[in-house]
Amino acid sequence: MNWEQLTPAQKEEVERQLAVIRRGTVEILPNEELERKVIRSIVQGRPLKVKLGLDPSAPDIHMGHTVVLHKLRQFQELGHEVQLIIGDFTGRIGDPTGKSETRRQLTEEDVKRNAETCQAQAFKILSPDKAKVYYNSEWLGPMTFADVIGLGSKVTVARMLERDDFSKRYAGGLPISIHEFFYPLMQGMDSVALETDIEIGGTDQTFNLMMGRTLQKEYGAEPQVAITLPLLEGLDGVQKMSKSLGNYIGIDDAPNEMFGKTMSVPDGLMVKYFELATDITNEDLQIVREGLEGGRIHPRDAKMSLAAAFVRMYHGQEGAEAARQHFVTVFQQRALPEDIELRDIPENELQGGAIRLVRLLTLIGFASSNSEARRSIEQGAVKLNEVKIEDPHAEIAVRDGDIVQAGRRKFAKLRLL
Ligand SMILES: Nc1ncnc2c1ncn2[C@@H]1O[C@H](COP(=O)(O)OP(=O)(O)OP(=O)(O)O)[C@@H](O)[C@H]1O
Repeated sequence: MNWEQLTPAQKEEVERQLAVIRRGTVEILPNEELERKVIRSIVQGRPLKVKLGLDPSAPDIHMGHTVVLHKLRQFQELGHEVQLIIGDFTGRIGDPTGKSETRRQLTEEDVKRNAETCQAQAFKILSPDKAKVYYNSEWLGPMTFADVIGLGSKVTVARMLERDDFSKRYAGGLPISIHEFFYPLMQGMDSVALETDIEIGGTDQTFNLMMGRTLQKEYGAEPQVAITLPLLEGLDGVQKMSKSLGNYIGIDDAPNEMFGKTMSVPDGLMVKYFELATDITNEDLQIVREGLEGGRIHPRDAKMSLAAAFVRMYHGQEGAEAARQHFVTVFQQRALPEDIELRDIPENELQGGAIRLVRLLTLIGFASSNSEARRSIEQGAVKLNEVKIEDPHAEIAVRDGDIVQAGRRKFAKLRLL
């Protein structure tokens, strides 16, 4: 069935679905196959099977995982069916993706416990209808040694070494165990076993997703389409948000903890967090983005809204309000000296209400040179309204009454002239 044979209503539905599916993605491999699958699904009234694998190596689902979970939820809302794979079998090997060394293998009990928590948390985002949960030990466990040899014969070592983390380790003389090569193969076998139409994952998963296509073709099935989504950086602002790096906001974190951690997200990442990890509409996202760029929205206010949005999504509106109050009481009103000196900021120093942080610090006498200002920012000594700013290139929107702090003792209240 091709485009020309569709009714106008079907064409409209295909376009609507493709727009939702494509939003926020990094790559769709290959795009034309996605179109063909969506057209066929609409014409035949048959939902697509959309797969996501979760590795139960640790119990917590974090905001990074929600990027892919939100995309799955969108597929559900379009009427498609989610295949949530708990990699209980693969989890015992440990995904080598992005890792520079062999991962510790988990015991069966660890995996089982983590798997149950992961699943419960994933359903805070996914709807229970149109979702099936699978444990991949179901089909990987019974494979015989002959089956495994057969699987191993489908892919060359050269292809495996195309994967970044393997090639780096190989080039660096670091060990790669044979069993690690089986991780992508096993993930691919999940797609063979479940006749997956589409598999989604973060960009770190591209190789594994493409392996699913390869193996489905090898085993005579229709190949899946691979869809990748951006990776969300963690609280350090640099590395991918990750369980193992401890730089994450867990969706099961208590409201105050979730709010407080969100307030430490670097300013430059706020829009990305809104876009990838909240349910904000495109229109509202645009307002936040432009407001921050033009200095009309104060970064602290935007971050408070982000923190409140997270807590609302996972603990409800009342939880969000209570966490906001708690934050304001404990952190904003705490420990500030009674008599903070006023420092004047002439209007000509501001552009659209904003000023470079380095300039602000020298202007109010908190640093005697730009390099000293940069150093204290990089050391994490500088705060605006109690929120640490660690980006030495930060350009910040200031308002009358804002409080700047450098180190333990220097405080100033800004007066805009
Ligand atoms: N920070 C992140 N941003 C976006 N997607 C992510 C992030 N972390 C994990 N994902 C995606 O979530 C899915 C499930 O990840 P998985 O269970 O394998 O965890 P992981 O990538 O090993 O995470 P961690 O590093 O926290 O252990 C994958 O598709 C992965 O790409």
